[in-house]
Amino acid sequence: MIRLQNVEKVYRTSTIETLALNNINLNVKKGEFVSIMGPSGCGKSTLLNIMGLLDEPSKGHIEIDGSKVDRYEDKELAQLRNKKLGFIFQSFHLINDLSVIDNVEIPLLYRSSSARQRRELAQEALEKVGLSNRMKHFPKQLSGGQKQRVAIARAIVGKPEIILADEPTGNLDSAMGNEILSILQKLNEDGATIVMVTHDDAMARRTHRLIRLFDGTQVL
Ligand SMILES: Nc1ncnc2c1ncn2[C@@H]1O[C@H](COP(=O)(O)OP(=O)(O)OP(=O)(O)O)[C@@H](O)[C@H]1O
Repeated sequence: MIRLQNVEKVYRTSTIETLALNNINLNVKKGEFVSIMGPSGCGKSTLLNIMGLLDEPSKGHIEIDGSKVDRYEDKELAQLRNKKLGFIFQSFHLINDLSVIDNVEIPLLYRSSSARQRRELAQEALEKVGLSNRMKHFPKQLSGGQKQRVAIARAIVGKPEIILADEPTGNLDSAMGNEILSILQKLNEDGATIVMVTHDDAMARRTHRLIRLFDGTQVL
């Protein structure tokens, strides 16, 4: 589903060059739930962003669902991202001025769906995360766990095959974190391929496979 071949990422500033990823080769299969762990600065977010086509590797190749994306133009990358991928971040990234349901509808604005279809899909996604009773609320009226559930609803509203989550439980207490992981496990059982960055061993143990990074190199 996601294949990386000899991927290298170098960040250059005027004073320093950082090898954030060093010759990464990996293959995430359809239906897998994989976690990525490693110390701060080892390249976890960089790897997730490259898998999610949010950042380009300096060297190497990426394949998403059999499509080699190396030569894709920005517009094609954006279309593929919108169609196949859903993103969840540690700090939720909700828009405070929009209601819960309007936040969830955002990814659908880039598709040719009607206002009614958008509303129905957003309601369905909010039901899946157990938040259909908060549709008209605004993010500031929600707890951290509820905000993350809205963010998950937004990630799944377009029915993506792949969900990429960057420390989705990092800002939550352990009870909330467990609840979020149970929602991700259910989405995985229903067919989504999931890659999750985490610092939490207990969360990683609940996934199928662990990828461990150290200084940009895959050590497991
Ligand atoms: N835009 C950038 N410009 C320059 N260096 C960067 C940039 N983004 C990341 N880096 C460097 O690349 C390395 C990997 O960063 P990355 O954010 O992928 O690590 P991480 O494992 O996700 O860390 P954390 O667990 O602290 O979030 C770090 O040394 C970081 O300083």
